[in-house]
Amino acid sequence: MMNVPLLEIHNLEITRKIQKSELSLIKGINLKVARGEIVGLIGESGSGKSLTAKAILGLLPESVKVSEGSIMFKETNVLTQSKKQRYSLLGKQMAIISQDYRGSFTPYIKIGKQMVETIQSHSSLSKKVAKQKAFDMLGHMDLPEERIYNSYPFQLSGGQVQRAAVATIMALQPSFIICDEVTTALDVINGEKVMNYIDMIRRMTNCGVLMITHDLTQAFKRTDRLYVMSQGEIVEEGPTKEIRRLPTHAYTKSLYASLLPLPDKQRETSARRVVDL
Ligand SMILES: Nc1ncnc2c1ncn2[C@@H]1O[C@H](COP(=O)(O)OP(=O)(O)OP(=O)(O)O)[C@@H](O)[C@H]1O
Repeated sequence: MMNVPLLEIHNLEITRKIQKSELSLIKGINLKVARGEIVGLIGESGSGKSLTAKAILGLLPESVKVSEGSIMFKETNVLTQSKKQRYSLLGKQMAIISQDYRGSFTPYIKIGKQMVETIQSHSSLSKKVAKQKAFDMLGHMDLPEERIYNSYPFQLSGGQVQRAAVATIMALQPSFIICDEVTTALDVINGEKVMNYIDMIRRMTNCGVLMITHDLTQAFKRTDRLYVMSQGEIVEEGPTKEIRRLPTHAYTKSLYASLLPLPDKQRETSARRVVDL
């Protein structure tokens, strides 16, 4: 059906066992992402953004567990699926682009070979077509295709490895992408390039994107809707335009104020600048 969300989290709670009691790390999380939509999840450090992402992907650490709720992805509650079923969603269905790209490639195999193997393991493409696809994606990431393709990860800069990792994920064209602090790990220009590219893929493939960030300016600029998390709960949500116009929760207001640490007159100009982004 057209209007069933791609992803719908209902009343999610994640707890950690401490001796005999359960400590709630996130609770009462309700969140939706439609096809083609880019949704922001914003909040201070430790508010529960990563745990939410890991729960969606089935990558929660052993020390915590989902104690309540459902995560519907394409109308199936993934929480009832086996580990194997959930792993099989990763790559083609769901993908994460994270700030921690170091584990994306095996150190002793050339980037190109790893890209081709990943593309082939998720499709029936021939080696030649997979290689072409890898080249195209590296080009889109503004990387020198030939050199990156023939390099080992340790021969490249951190930023190049991350963009190569993004290129690999993009080659799979997942239906749902989580971007976890993508712009934090990269310098401004590369962060913008990666986000622009994700945006282009979204328009081409109509995938849904959940963008995790603590950068309010990026969230304002990029997202259609926003969820604000604080201390394990969603404290504010709505269309980005509305939150930008009138943040209501104290935490959102404080984030907003931190964008504008200026005297009143300058603050007005600066606020206009933020809104104009
Ligand atoms: N493996 C774990 N075991 C126990 N507690 C955890 C674990 N991972 C996270 N937590 C706790 O859960 C809460 C939410 O953490 P989470 O990593 O989701 O925050 P975050 O919003 O992503 O923060 P950041 O922006 O710093 O990445 C924190 O109190 C954290 O200490």
